[in-house]
Amino acid sequence: MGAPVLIASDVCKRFGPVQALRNVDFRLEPGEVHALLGINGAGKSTFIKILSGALQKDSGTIRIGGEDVHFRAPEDAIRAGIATVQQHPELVPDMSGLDNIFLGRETASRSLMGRIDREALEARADALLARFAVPIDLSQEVGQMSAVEREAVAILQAIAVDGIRVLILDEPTSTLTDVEREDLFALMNQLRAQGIAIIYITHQLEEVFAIADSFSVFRGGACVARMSVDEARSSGVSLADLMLGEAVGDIFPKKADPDARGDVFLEVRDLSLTHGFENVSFTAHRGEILGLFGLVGSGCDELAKSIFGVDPPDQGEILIHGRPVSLRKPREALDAGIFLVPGDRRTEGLALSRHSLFNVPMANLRRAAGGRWGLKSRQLRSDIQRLTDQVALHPPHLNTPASGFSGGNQQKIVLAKGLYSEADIYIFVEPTVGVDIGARAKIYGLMRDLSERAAVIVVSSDCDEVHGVADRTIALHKGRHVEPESGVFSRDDLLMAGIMGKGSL
Ligand SMILES: Nc1ncnc2c1ncn2[C@@H]1O[C@H](COP(=O)(O)OP(=O)(O)OP(=O)(O)O)[C@@H](O)[C@H]1O
Repeated sequence: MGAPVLIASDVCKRFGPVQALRNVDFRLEPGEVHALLGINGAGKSTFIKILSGALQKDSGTIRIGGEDVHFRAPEDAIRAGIATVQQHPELVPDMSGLDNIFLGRETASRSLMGRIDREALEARADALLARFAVPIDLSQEVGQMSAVEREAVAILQAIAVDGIRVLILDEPTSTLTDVEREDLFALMNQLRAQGIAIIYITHQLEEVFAIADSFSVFRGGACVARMSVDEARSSGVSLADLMLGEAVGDIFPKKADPDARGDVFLEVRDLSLTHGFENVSFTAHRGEILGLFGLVGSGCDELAKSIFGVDPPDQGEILIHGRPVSLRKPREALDAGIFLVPGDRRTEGLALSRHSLFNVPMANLRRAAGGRWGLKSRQLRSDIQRLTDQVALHPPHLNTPASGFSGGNQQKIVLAKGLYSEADIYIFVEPTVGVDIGARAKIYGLMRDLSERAAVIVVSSDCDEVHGVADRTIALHKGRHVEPESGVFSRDDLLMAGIMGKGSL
């Protein structure tokens, strides 16, 4: 590899009392795929926001191609050759892929290029596309595209500017299926072959070995390790241990004793929703964690929301403690003792502008109101403090707006809200997306504790998560449920059931 394309030295950043970055040193070679690792709140996003001009460092230096640079805005970073694809790229769904690329071009580079030459850009998009492994029809509206196609459009938008040398991808695989992830990796390999260096944030540690050349580990705002993947492989170092600064054992709690399985708290019988799922039946018991595995399009998400009254079923029955119920709204489901931890916490789980003291009690205002003397604020505060400690919220500031927390810590606030609700039935949808490995172990442990008094259902498109945490599993494939032929699914059978619908009833 040649001279580094990017060198950051001694970079510091503070948010009020929080030292988000401490003397970070970092370097990147041309064509290097470099993973940025660290637990939630370690400082990864802050660092890439500084590299992409979205935030300004307090001190330190950044050199691109040997020259000192100072970014006051994202345009400065783009001009210096650094492009960024955010975790949730802001594309316009009812515009075509091509128009979205131009739109990015217009906003990012009007000042750089002056007039926009659409024909040249179209030719450039074609040229870029010709080298992409993933066939993608750019005339299609973005809203109609698959997740990996949207990611590809966002990447094209980012690199369509002349002179891009560094591409930053913030958790690009968090919404992709395994197959789509392979497509994205093929795409990244092509960019690498063109000499573009890629900084890549992920919480999926196996991905580091699949795609990266090297990685850095952030802990407590400092960069505590930098290593090549070959070095890590030969030394057998544990990435999770490096991230946490301590040894991590098995992240999944012990399975429940089948004899300890308690009463049926929730039963669904022949539940159907048009364009969602068909004739789904299962029981969920106190004393066990039931896993529901399904890929995107399986109907899992729709099923969870339907049970929670967001989009009530067209047919079938829901029984709670053996009694049929009709839940037409989430408020009715909450009152009936069901709590849903939704998949998309940004739009469904949290009021982002409000702090934890507001968000956590939202699902159980009766408890928060605390009887005839109205709000008992001291009690409320100490309850919320206990719950946010239980989920390991970091930093443990109750008065910070949810938007001021890292993504994984926002998920922990939603979990604390669920615990405060004191429900009998918990449905967790994709509970650990964006959550680091240490916090994942804590969350799985919490689920196990909850299952002692409640029925816990974990809905996830991560087969290892469902198989690891659940005592009993079923799969959903194209809206129909699949049960194991002989008692329990092995991990591979569960995966096959989710992908192929094998053993469909
Ligand atoms: N705008 C902000 N205001 C106040 N504190 C912030 C802000 N942004 C980040 N922080 C704090 O800075 C620290 C680093 O956060 P950062 O988002 O960089 O972590 P991260 O490693 O990207 O985490 P995650 O994996 O959860 O995305 C955290 O303690 C976070 O709460």
